[in-house]
Order: sequence, then C-alpha cells, then structure tokens
Amino acid sequence: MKGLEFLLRNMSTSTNKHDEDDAGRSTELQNDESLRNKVREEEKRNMFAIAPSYPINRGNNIMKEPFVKGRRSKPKLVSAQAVLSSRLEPESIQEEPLMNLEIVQDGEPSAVLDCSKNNVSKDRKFTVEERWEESVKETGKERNTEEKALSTESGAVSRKSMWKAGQRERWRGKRRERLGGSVEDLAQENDIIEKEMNRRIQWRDAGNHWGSKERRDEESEKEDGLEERRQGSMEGDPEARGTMSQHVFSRVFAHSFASSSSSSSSSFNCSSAESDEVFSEGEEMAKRKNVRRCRSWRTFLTMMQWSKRRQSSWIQLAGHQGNIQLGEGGEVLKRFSEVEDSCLQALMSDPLRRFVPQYYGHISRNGEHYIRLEDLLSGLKQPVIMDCKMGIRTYQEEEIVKARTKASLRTDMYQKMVKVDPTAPTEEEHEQKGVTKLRYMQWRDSTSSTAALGFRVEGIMTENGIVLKDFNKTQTKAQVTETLLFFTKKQVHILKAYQSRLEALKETLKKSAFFNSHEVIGGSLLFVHDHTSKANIWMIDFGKTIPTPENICLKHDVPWVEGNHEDGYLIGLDSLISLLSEAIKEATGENTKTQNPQTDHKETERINQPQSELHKPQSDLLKETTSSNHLD
Ligand SMILES: O=P(O)(O)O[C@H]1[C@H](O)[C@@H](OP(=O)(O)O)[C@H](OP(=O)(O)O)[C@@H](OP(=O)(O)O)[C@H]1O
Ligand SMILES: Nc1ncnc2c1ncn2[C@@H]1O[C@H](COP(=O)(O)OP(=O)(O)O)[C@@H](O)[C@H]1O
Repeated sequence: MKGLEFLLRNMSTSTNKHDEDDAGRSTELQNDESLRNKVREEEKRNMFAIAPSYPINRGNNIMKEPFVKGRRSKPKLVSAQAVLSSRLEPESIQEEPLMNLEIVQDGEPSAVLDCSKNNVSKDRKFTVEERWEESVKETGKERNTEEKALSTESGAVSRKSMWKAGQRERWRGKRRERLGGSVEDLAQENDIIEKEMNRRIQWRDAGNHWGSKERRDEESEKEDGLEERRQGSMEGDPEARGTMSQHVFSRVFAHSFASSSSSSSSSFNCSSAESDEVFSEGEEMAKRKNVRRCRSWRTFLTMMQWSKRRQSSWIQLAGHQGNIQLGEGGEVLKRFSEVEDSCLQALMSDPLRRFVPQYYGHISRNGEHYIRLEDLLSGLKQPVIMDCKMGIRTYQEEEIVKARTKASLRTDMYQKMVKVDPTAPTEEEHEQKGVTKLRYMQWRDSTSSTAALGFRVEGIMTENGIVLKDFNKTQTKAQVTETLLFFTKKQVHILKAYQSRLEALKETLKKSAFFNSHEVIGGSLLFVHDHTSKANIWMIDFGKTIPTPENICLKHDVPWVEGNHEDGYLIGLDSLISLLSEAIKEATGENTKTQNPQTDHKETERINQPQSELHKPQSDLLKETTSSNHLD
C-alpha cells in the first residue's frame, strides 16, 4: 500500500474504530461524552502548539516581523479567466493575517487560489494555519461557554472530576479482573490506575485528534470534489501522488518530530484495534514502541517520496544554475544577496507585492545563507514556464566603470560568445581568448531582443519538461511573437490572461514607490501556466536592482544613455503587451498582416549590430533541446 494512502486510511480507520468503541462503552461514559471531548480538545490544543501545521508559517524566528503580518490582497495563481478581471479589483493592500500557504485543489500547499469563483474573499480557501486558528477560536468559545454553564450548574464538584472518578472505578475493575484478585495496597494501586488512565486518555485522544482533524479535512476536500481524485488517482497517477496533500503530510511530518520527543500526548494512533485494549504498563510501552517505530519509518518513507517528486518536478529555468533550490518546506531557497534581500523586504509593503513571490526571510543551510521565497510553481500541474529578462540593458552602469578601470578578461564569456556566433569576437578578442563582462553583456543585449524591444526570452520549459534556452538570437517582433505562440500553444485564453496580467502590472508599476525609486536591471518576468488553465506572471530576480541616486527620477520608458540610469523596463512591458496582442490576433486568425520573420529580422538588424545568422524557425529549436526535465 502506498505510503500516504496508508496513512490516510489508517487515520480514518482509527477514527471509525474509536467511534465504534465509544458506542460500546458504559452509559456513564456515554453521558460524559461532552466532557471527554473537552479533555480531547485540551489535548488537541497542546499538541498543535508543538506541531504547527506547516513549518514555514511559524516556528522560525528568522521570519521578519513586518512581513509576517502582511499578505497580498490578490489571489496568486489564478485561472486564465479570472486574470482577465484582475484589473477591476481594488488595488489597495489589505493587511491580513499571515497566509503564506494555502490549500489548493490538489491539496498541495501554495499561495494559490482557485479564482474561477468570482467572489474571491467569500470563496477563498483558507490556509492550514487559518483553519487551525479558526477551529481553536471556536473550540475556545465552546469550551468557555460550556465550562461556565457547568460550574454554575454543579457548584464545587465539576463534571470533569466526576467523570474522572467514574473512569477510575472502571479502570480499577478492569485491573482487578486482569490481576485476577483483590488489590492490597490501595494507595499504590490508585497511583498505578491514575497513571494508566491518564496515559490511556492521552493515547486515545491522540488518535481521535488525528482522526477528527483528518475527517474535517476529508469533508472540506469532498466539498471541493477532491475525494474522487484522491481515491481514484492517487494510486494510479504518479503525478497526482506527486502533488499529494502536503498539508496532511506536513501534519504527519511535524507530528512525527513532535512525537519523537517521546511525548505520549502527541502519539499518532496507527492501530486503533490494539489501542483500545487495556495493557499493563510494560505491554503498553512495548506496543507503543513498535507502533512508533513502524510509524516513523512510514512517515520517513512518505516524506522521502513526496520530497523526491516535488524536487523532480521543480525547475530553475534561467539564471545562475545551482543558485536556487526547492526547500524542504516547499519554499524556494535562493542564494542570499544583500541587494535582492532588501528589495524583497521593500516590495512586501509595496503595491507590487502581488506581483512578487512571498518573502519569508532567510535561512542557513550547510553553511550557506539563503533567501526563502514562495514557490511560484506550486499548485501547477506540469507547468509551462517562460522567463523573460526585462529592460533595454542587462548590466549595471558600474560595469562600465569596471571595464574602464580594472578590465578583466573573461574566458568563459568568450567561449559562450563563440558558441553562439564564432564571428562575433574581434580579432583581438580571438587572440586573447577573452572578453570583458561589459562587452559580453552588450553583445548579448544587442543580439537578442533586449536592446530593441526592452526584453528577451531567456528560456522556456514545455509541459513535457523540455527546456529550451536557445533564444540568443530571437530578436525581431515576428520571432518573439512566434515564440509566444509556441509557448502558449496558441491558446487564446492563456494569451489573453497573460496580456491582462501585464496590463495590471503596468498600472501597478505606475503607483509603486519601489519602482519609482529603483533601477531594475536583470529582473525577469516569470510566465507560468498549466493545462488546467491556471496562468500568472511574476516579477523575480532583484539581484541587480538598486536604488536610484537621489537626484534622479526614472521614467523607465526612455532610451538609456550612460549616467541617466534608465532601465527601459516599461519599454519591455509595452513590447510584451503589444506582441501578445499580435499573438492573439495570430491565434484567432484575425491577423491580416502576414509577418515575415526574415524581413522583420533584417529591419532589426539595421537598428542593432548586424548579426550573421538568420533565425531558425521555432520548430527547429525543439530539436536543439539543451536539456530535458521530465516531470513524471
Ligand atoms: O545569461 P548569460 O548569457 O549566461 O550571461 C550571464 C547573465 O548575463 C547574468 O545576468 P543575470 O544575473 O541578470 O541573469 C550575469 O550575472 P550577473 O550580472 O548577475 O553577475 C552573468 O555574469 P557572471 O555572473 O559574472 O557570469 C552572465 O554570465
Ligand atoms: N520564487 C520562485 N518560484 C519558482 N521558481 C523560481 C522562483 N524564483 C526563481 N525561480 C526559477 O529560477 C530561475 C532563475 O531565477 P532568478 O531569480 O532569475 O535567478 P538568478 O538571480 O540566478 O538569475 C527562474 O527562471 C525560475 O525558473
């Protein structure tokens, strides 16, 4: 039986078993059901205090306080339809309680909402943490009212203690039966009974706790029509198993660690049949040890399975390879950079926050420092991704100063250059077998669409996990349009969703204090969609985004000359929006203007540095796949 399914079944089985056993108990116990529930609730509260439902949300002091409270007011990943209406929603940022991770349809944790429902605030799904807090509030309320009523009803003798006394009697009887005789030392016997009984309550409540929590989750998932998927496809569909209910897993995961500290109250009851028998202290210990051992192995294996699948379905498309990885808690870990970190901090309280992955602070791992970010691929099934580097230049002005003052030659960059175009380096560069970084970056900008259109495609990953990175010479409008059509498979709703999101971004950029005061160099827009028509675009990579000098107010849509610090971000955004329009026309067959990539290419050549090679049709790119990352 597969790990998670086994756990899920076990949890629900144990719940049922408890229900049956409860039914068979004495009348006295049945009458005191509500009190017993209260004790359970108390236990439950304690257990959750040590086992947060998702480690990323709390428990880590490295999270910075101001950002713990804030959260974007917008849904993060939305259906293509819903993106279209995003402009209509209020732009103001509401300060909401932290909701880093939410439950999506397939149960994977993610800051994702299914926005196919129009009323976002009413229909939004809650995070594991929010749900938990809500249930605590409710339980607390019930408890207080109930306790008040009881204390006034029964005066000094609480029903809780009456119930305990009844329990004690029952246990004493069972113990007498077991020992087959009378009990001589009453004080000692009482002590043993008290211990056994308390342990038994904790043991049972731990099982009931998981059972009832699981039942609640099952109910809410059923509402979402998930039951069928979980039962039907979990077993057969490796992808579904890969995107299994991580919130359930997280609980088991967190709980496993909590219980490893040998707290009996946090024991996970995986065999209720056994647990309902009365054991002697030694027997009970031995059984619990066994149960715990098998449980921790199962938990460990499940953890490994989940982690492996999630890791293999995650990809770093562009940028410095190895710089970014998926963290154990499902977050993205990016190698720490002071510049990027301060940008992300500032962005968390800027209107642009809804276009930026959630920032969770830092973490150290194996001596390395990382920035923790929301995984933007979470909640997507076989994601299709495109990374577009924005701006009319991708190097900072300081690179020019460096090239003038202490120019160092880069062999690696020379080699990259030659690989793309052996005729690109000058004779001197060929002799030196090296180029300056500035030279390389300028060459990259001019041979791609960066200099002319204000952005370039850095890479695309198709739904099969095929990665294409050969866009060095994708330069003209026609070529980029062709690339957009290829990337979206001409799906008009996706193209429109992207266009709409970019228009919303443009509006937000106008209002953003961050954007007004920063030179955004080397930043990307990450386009993500999947076959379930979820689509979104995110601003990522702020490693070279720096505050502008005080005397400079950037326009972002004018050409760059050295010293004006202009980045041309809005030039790129406008180009993208208009090329998406072209692609939509093309996809809907409305385009009367026949585009000719070659003529178009030649026009651009006149604007930029001439390049020797003509572009290859997009279909050829597939043959030149640089790497492959199969998701299944
Ligand atoms: O994309 P290719 O053609 O491989 O070139 C890369 C990108 O321009 C990187 O910019 P970005 O970070 O914007 O993607 C740049 O990093 P930095 O400018 O950030 O350093 C790399 O410089 P080196 O890291 O020096 O190699 C350069 O080699
Ligand atoms: N928050 C994120 N969620 C998912 N993928 C991400 C995230 N941040 C980055 N990536 C992936 O990593 C790649 C490189 O990210 P980037 O921040 O540009 O790195 P670098 O600074 O090395 O250029 C992106 O193209 C994308 O595939």
